[in-house]
Amino acid sequence: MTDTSDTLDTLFSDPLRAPGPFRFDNDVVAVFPDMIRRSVPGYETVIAMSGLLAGRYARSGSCVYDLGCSLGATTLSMRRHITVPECKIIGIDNSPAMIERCQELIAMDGGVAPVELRENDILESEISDASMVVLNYTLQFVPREDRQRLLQRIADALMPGGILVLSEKVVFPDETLNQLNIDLHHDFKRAHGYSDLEIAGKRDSIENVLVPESLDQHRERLRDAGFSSSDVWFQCFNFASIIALK
Ligand SMILES: Nc1ncnc2c1ncn2[C@@H]1O[C@H](C[S@+](CC[C@H]([NH3+])C(=O)[O-])CC(=O)[O-])[C@@H](O)[C@H]1O
Ligand SMILES: O=C(O)C(=O)Cc1ccccc1
Repeated sequence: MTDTSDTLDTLFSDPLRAPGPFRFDNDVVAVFPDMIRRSVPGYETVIAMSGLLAGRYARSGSCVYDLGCSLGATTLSMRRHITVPECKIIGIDNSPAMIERCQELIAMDGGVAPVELRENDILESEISDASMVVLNYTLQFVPREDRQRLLQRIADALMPGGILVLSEKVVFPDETLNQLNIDLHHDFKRAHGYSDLEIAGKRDSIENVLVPESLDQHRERLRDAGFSSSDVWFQCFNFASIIALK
């Protein structure tokens, strides 16, 4: 078992290697904690506050879902805060490399709430009896035509009073503000040691793989799925997190 928690992300640093489409494979898993921390403004805050929200919303006898759980950062944060009995956390990810490493990290954690990990597509996997569902930076990788159906299934699975946390990279309708936020995100990456070559390589690699939408598009979809209220609780540049109540 290797500890990859501080392996530096240099995946896009080779000027001779043209990047292909981004995939959540073994190479990405090996650098993922470093990559996401240096790439997503506010990531640590969103993960920590997902835990606080779980402490408030997790119900006894219910399930709490971490959809697109990657290495289980959100799952572990929620596990630290869930004190009610008989509440199971279900983490789902369709990357075999992610789930394999996540399994090891969960086993090393001393938390008490039971955790079930599924290597599965969140579009296929059963979601039911949920008091809380989290999509931390995952919906952006789901094909746009499947997003409404997924949110409808989540809304249907949530009990009254349940909560969805939806964190995403977003676009802005105002073109000037949109470009400013993209530039500020790239400044953030540069400040965390990524070169212009790495930033451009990653940008090309995630094009058409990570497809961001506007906050209005997200909120309209949540309304159509039957959530009674939703609003942004956190934003840093073009990364935002919404809470939606059933
Ligand atoms: N259809 C799908 N079904 C299941 N998993 C999927 C699907 N599409 C993508 N994924 C998975 O969603 C995760 C997105 S990362 C989430 C970070 C995590 N939430 C965190 O808080 O650390 C965000 C990022 O890398 O920017 C990856 O592990 C994919 O395999
Ligand atoms: O790096 C980026 O530009 C992002 O938008 C965030 C990200 C983080 C980890 C994997 C893919 C995208």
